[in-house]
Amino acid sequence: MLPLQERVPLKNSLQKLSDALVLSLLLSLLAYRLVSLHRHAQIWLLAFACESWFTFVWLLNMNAKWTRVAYKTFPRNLSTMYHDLPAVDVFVTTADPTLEPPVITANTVLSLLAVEYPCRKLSCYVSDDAASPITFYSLVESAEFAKLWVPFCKKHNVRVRAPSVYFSTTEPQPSHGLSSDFTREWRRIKDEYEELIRRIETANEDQIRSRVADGSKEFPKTDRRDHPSMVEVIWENKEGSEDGFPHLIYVAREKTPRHSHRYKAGAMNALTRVSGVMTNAPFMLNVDCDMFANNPEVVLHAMCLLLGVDDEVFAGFAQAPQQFYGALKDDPFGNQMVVSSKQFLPGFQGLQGPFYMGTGCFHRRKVIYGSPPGPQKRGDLSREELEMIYGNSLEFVESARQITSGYGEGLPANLSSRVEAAKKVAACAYEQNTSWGREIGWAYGSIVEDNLTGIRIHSMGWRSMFLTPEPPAFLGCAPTGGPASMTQHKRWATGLLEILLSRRSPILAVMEEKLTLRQCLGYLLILIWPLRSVFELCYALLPAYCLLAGSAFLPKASELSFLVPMAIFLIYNVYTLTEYFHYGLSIRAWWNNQRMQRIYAQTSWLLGFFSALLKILGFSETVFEVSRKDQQKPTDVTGADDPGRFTFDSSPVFVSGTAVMLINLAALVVGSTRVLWQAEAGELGPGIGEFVCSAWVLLSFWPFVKGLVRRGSYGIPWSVICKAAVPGCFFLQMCRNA
Ligand SMILES: O=c1ccn([C@@H]2O[C@H](COP(=O)(O)OP(=O)(O)O[C@H]3O[C@H](CO)[C@@H](O)[C@H](O)[C@H]3O)[C@@H](O)[C@H]2O)c(=O)[nH]1
Ligand SMILES: [Mn+2]
Repeated sequence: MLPLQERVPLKNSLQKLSDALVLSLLLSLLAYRLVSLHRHAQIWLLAFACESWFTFVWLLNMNAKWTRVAYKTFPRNLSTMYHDLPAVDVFVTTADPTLEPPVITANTVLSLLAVEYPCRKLSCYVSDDAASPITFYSLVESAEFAKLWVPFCKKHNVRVRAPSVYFSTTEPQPSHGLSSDFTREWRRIKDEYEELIRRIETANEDQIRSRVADGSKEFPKTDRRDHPSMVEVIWENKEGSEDGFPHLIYVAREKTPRHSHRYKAGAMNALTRVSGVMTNAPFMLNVDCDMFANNPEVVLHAMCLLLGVDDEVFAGFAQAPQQFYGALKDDPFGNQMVVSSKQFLPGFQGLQGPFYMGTGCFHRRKVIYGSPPGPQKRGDLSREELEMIYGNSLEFVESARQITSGYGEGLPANLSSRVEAAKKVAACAYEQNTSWGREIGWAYGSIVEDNLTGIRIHSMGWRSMFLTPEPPAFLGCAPTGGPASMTQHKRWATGLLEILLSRRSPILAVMEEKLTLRQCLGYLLILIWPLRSVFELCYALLPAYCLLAGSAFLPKASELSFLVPMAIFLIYNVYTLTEYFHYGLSIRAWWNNQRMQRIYAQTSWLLGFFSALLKILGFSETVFEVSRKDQQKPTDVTGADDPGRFTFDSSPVFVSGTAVMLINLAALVVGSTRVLWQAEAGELGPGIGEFVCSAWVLLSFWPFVKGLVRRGSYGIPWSVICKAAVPGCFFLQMCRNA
C-alpha cells in the first residue's frame, strides 16, 4: 500500500514562546490597570475594557496557531491504488459581466477543462447570475478554442493552463527545447487565443443573440432579474473518450423579483441540483470565476486527501488557501493574506480542519446533502420524506438517494436527455418547503455563505483538509483600490455578525452539536471582526481624547510601569515583522498589512457591524456586492496610474476613517502647542505615551492624510469630509467639556 498523504506536524516552539510572552505582558498591563484604578479617571476603565478585549483576541489567536499540521500529497501513487478515479463536478460562479469580465471567466473555465484527470470523469458547470449573452457566447467560443488548447496543454505538459497567463510570457519558454514544430504550434494557438479574446471583447449583445442562434444553441432576450431557468449543454464529451475534454454546461437559474435569489449560496444550491440530475459526481469542486487552476494536478492532489483517509470523517472537504496572482508590490491593500494563511491554516489543520472559504474547495457531495460522517446512512428514508428534504423532482431525489446511501458513481453520459429535469430544479420556487439552505446545501442567512456552510459541516462532526500542493492549487484576484477592498471587508463583516448572532452560531453548535471547543474558538477569531471595530475605534480615539482634554490613559515615562505598554508595543511589532521576514516579505508589506488592519477595522468592519444590526433589527436587507475583478493590467480598469495608491469615493465606508484621522490630527496639533507654550501638564496630563499613540494612529491612517490634500480619485471627496467633520466636532466639544 503506497501512501497518498502524509501528516507533517510543524514545529513552532519559538512562536509559542513569543505568543506567551506577549500574553503575559498583556495580563500584567491589565493587572496594573486594576490596582491603579482608584487613582485615575473613568478613562482608565475604558482603556481597561479595550485592553481586556485585545487580550481575549490574542488568546483566540494563540488557540488558532498552537498546534500546526500540514499534509503532503502523493498524486503519483494514486494511479497504482485506484484504476478508476471518482467523478468530480466542477462549479464556476459568475454574477456580473462588467465587474467580472467574461474573459476572466473563460480563462478559469479553460484552465479547469485542461486539468490532468480522466476527462470522462469531469464536468464543468458555469452558473451565470447575470444571464448574460456575452458570458454565454464567450463560453461557446472557449469550447471551440478548448479543442486546440486542451490537447496542446496535455501534449506539452503546460504548467499554467489559463491561456492568458501562459501567453503573457511573450515567447515560448526555452524548456520546450524550442523545436520548430513546437514554435509553430505555439504561434498558431497564441493567434487563436488572441482571436478568441478579440471576439469576446468586441461582442455585442444583439449580434450574439443572432450568431448564437445560428448554431443549435439559442439565447433568449432576457432581463437578468426576471427570466426562466436556462441550462445549455455547450459541449458534451459524447464518446466519453480520453482525449476530448470535460462536459461544459451553462446554467442561469430562474430569477423573478418575487423570490429572493440568495446570492451566491442560491447559485451554488442550484448548481448542486442541476449537476445532481445531470452527472451526480460524488465530489464537487467550486471556484469563483476569477480563480483559475494554477496546478494542473490539483484534482489528483485533492483526491489524495479525500480518498487517502481510512475513515471519511477526516475529510469532509479539502480547501485550498486563497492565493492571488498579479499581486501588487508589497500588498498595499493588505489583502493578499500571505502570512495569515501560512499561520492559521496549518493551525486549523491541527484542530477540526480549515474553514470552507467559498472557492478552491472540494466537497464530498454527501456532506452537502446533510449526511453525517460515519456508518449511519440516510438512504432508508421513504420517497415522501426525501421529497420533503430535497424537493419534488423525481430525478433529483433518486440522485440524492444514490449519493446518501452509498458512494454514488456518477451518471453515464447522456446530457441532453436530462436538460428538462435540470431546468426544473433550477427554478425559483423549487426550494420552497424543503431543507435547502437550512439542513442541506449552501447555507442561507449570511452573505458570508462559505463560513456559515463550513460551520454547519464541522458541526455535523466532519473534519476538513487543507490542500497545499506546490505550485499553489488556484490563483485568483484580490480587489485593488480603496473602494473595492473596503466594500469587500464591509460585506465580510456584515455576514460574520449575521452568523455570530444567528441560530447557527458556533457557540450554540459547540454545546448542541459536534463542533469541538477549540474549533469554535477558531471560528470566533473571524466572527468577532465586526465587534473588534468598536474596541479598535475607542482605542484609537483614547490618545486623541487625552491630548485634547489634557488627561492620560497610560503611565508616565518616568514610572516603572511604563515599561509594560512599551514592551507590548515593541515586542508585538518586532514579532509580527519577523514573521513577514520569515516568509520572505518586505518591511513595507508588513507595514501595509498592519495599517490596513487598523483601517479595515475602524471603517469597513464598523459599517458592516451597523448594517448587520439594521438587518437583524429588521430595518434593511443585506446585499452581496460583487467585487470587481481586474484583468492583467489593473491600471486600465481603475483608470489610475499607480494601482497601489489608495483611492476614495463618496461611499459612507470612508467617513469613520476620515473622522479618526481628523481628530488625531487636531489632537496632535493642540497637544504640541500646549507643550510649546509650556502650559502646565500636571500630574494627570498627557505624556509621551499619548503622543506616540496618537501619532501611530495617524501614521496608520496615512492614506487618509494624503487623501486630504490630493485630488480626483486619490482625494477624499468633500461630501465625506463634511460628514466626518460632524462627529469630529462633536468629539472636540466633548473633550473641551471634560
Ligand atoms: O449573487 C451573486 C453574487 C456573487 N456570486 C459569485 O460569488 C463569487 C464571489 O464573489 P466576489 O465578489 O468575488 O467576492 P469575494 O469577497 O472575492 O469572495 C470571497 O467571499 C465570499 C463570501 O463573502 C465567498 O463566497 C467567496 O467564495 C470568497 O472568495 C463570484 O464568483 C461571484 O460571481 C454569485 O454567483 N451570485
Ligand atoms: Mn473574489
